[in-house]
Amino acid sequence: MADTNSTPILKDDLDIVIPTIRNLDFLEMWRPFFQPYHLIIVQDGDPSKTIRVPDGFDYELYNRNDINRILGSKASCISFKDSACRCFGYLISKKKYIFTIDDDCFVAKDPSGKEINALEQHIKNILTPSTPFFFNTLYDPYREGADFVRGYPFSLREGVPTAVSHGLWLNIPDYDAPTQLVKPMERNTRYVDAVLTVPKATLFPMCGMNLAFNRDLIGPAMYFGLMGDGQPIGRYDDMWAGWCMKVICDHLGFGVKTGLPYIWHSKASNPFTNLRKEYKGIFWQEQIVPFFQTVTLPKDCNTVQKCYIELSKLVREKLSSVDEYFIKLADAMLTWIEAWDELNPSEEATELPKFVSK
Ligand SMILES: O=c1ccn([C@@H]2O[C@H](COP(=O)(O)OP(=O)(O)O[C@H]3O[C@@H](CO)[C@H](O)[C@H]3O)[C@@H](O)[C@H]2O)c(=O)[nH]1
Ligand SMILES: [Mn+2]
Repeated sequence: MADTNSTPILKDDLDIVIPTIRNLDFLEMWRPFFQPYHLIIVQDGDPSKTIRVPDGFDYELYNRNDINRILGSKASCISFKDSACRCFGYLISKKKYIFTIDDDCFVAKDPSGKEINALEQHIKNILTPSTPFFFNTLYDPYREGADFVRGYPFSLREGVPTAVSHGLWLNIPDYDAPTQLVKPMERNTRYVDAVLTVPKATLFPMCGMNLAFNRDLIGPAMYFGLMGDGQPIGRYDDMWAGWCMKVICDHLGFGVKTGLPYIWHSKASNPFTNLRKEYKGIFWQEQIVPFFQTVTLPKDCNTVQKCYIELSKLVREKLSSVDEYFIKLADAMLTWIEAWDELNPSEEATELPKFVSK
């Protein structure tokens, strides 16, 4: 997909963020799609280890020493030894859009056998509106060959700006550890040719392995929660970001899409290790989800930062009884916003769009 003068679309407006603990040979398969774009590689784990990046890619790489040097004491909000570290890439980027992908995600093929340019599909999703206020039964009405169906109010057909595009996975599905344990051989072979808007007031489990978002619209809300080294849970970083992001998108009138594109997820991480990471989260989420489902943000929260700071207060107030970890997480959410505003001073706060219901 290129713009009129055959420059890859959003070439200078999008960063690809990759969290990694391994050499990035997987990029060879993505080269036709990713090479024109700038990569931000967040190296996790031992900073003295050298990460090999295939020749020909334009990238910047940050390890833990870099994160500590750049953020100083605020580095405490960036997870260590967990893929949640990827959010440092969102912080340091200066671009309008972000696409983040795991290094065990490869190019998938659609039913016709054609290789899927996941980045291109995310860009289409992000650049077209969402429809959170009224469900279109023919899925994304802005896609080629689709439209609004009879009975869809014309007053709502303009849609709202799309903040997030959530892609899916063929082969290894993003299952939690208990499901992985009881279905170790299950593979996702079902290619569903659909893009859906997640309706307003509906939460969903956001997976970080194949995800794009409008950084200008929702970037400050995309903090991948404090996980990994020294933390009581793991593998809930993307879930946490997805729940915070969704309540803020609902409040500010932005949309979230899920469905295409698919990537080929090649590696099943160890279910026993995953169970150890997820264990507390499996219990806590039965209280966390109702918390997010009942969150209301004040009308004067008219920027993502203000919403996020308010959310941090509510987390401290309402979830500290679940575990004291949430006090630490609420603090980390504030540190994240301080870091965001420090590294991105010039970005004007996003004004309320005209269609937000008062
Ligand atoms: O300590 C670590 C471990 C891994 N990474 C990098 O993060 C991604 C995902 O790692 P991996 O594919 O090994 O793990 P999965 O279980 O498949 O990941 C799923 O769980 C989510 C984690 O919350 C993740 O978003 C899902 O895809 C790779 O790029 C590793 O290199 C790391 O940075 N630090
Ligand atoms: Mn993986």
